[in-house]
Amino acid sequence: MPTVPALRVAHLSKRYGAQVVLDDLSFEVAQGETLVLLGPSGCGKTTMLKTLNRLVEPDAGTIEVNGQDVRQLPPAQLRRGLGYVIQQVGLLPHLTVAQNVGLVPGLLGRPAAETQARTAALLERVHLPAARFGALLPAQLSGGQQQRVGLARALAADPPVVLMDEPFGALDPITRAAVRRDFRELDELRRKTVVLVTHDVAEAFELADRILLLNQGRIQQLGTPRELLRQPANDFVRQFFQAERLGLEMRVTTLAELRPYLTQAPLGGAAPPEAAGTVAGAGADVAQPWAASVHEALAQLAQAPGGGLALPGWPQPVGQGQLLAAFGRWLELPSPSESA
Ligand SMILES: Nc1ncnc2c1ncn2[C@@H]1O[C@H](COP(=O)(O)OP(=O)(O)OP(=O)(O)O)[C@@H](O)[C@H]1O
Repeated sequence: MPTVPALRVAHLSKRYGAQVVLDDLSFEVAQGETLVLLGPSGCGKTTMLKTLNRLVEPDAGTIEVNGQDVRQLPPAQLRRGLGYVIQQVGLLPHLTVAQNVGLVPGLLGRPAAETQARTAALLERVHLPAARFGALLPAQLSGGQQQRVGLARALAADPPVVLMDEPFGALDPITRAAVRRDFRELDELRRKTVVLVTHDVAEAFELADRILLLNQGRIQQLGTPRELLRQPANDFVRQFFQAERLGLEMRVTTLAELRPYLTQAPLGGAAPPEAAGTVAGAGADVAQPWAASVHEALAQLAQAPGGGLALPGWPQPVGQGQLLAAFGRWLELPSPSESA
């Protein structure tokens, strides 16, 4: 059991001229955790991320990666050990897709055959088989494909920590959802520690184990999406999620929570839906369908119009109408509060 956190940030501060951009930030990120840095434009998210790989040097405070103070490592060496994905992708235009992915392992002196095999495996995993895409130049790919190459490149040297700055920011909504799904389903990434910057609240809720919400360089709250939504630390946190509250509640409310509000018969006395399967969303545990979120359940139902979800211990498949009605009843509670 690793006891050292993957990242430990203590009393980090940075100012540009008179402007305090990072104000005494302290937090830790556990091994394998995905931490999302969230906050309004200009709150310091990118600056925070860049201090981790020393693209920005803080004025005060310390940063440890796997127990090692980043100032003890030459920046170039530090950066090779930290994956980095940015919105602009930053692929080298004159190198092929495969050469771009294999660049860092090559710099680290890994054997060419090993790098080639790893590059092929990674490209396969991001749905860009090397046989078809490996020899292309970045300009011959779409934005979404380039972003996938960027992800493969960041993982190529198998860094324990991956930093991502608005990695899906430049993509249209449909491509963005697809690349995000690939991101969530990438086994390799699930084992890694990820720090991801976004200003998209729904994206943060979809990807984060915990969210660090910043405003004007200060931590407003650090916690799970559920904690931030249901137990906001202050008015800023409450206000920040207000506009998208309904959609976010769907992402954090589980079917188990809705169970007391589910009616057995579908509304209007229509025939019960046929079972369309169990919930298979990325965050959903197929073995425990009740642990799925309302959002995941609705996404599953959307794939089988008119169908229902088979839930263990429930007499008939649950349809979309039943689910939404239960969610509505649940929302009408005076103030949804944590039962645990
Ligand atoms: N090199 C720099 N010189 C001067 N000011 C800077 C520099 N880099 C960032 N800033 C300022 O620091 C503040 C925080 O910037 P940062 O890019 O970290 O914000 P952000 O939260 O990532 O914003 P966004 O979501 O818009 O990308 C901003 O006011 C910005 O203008």
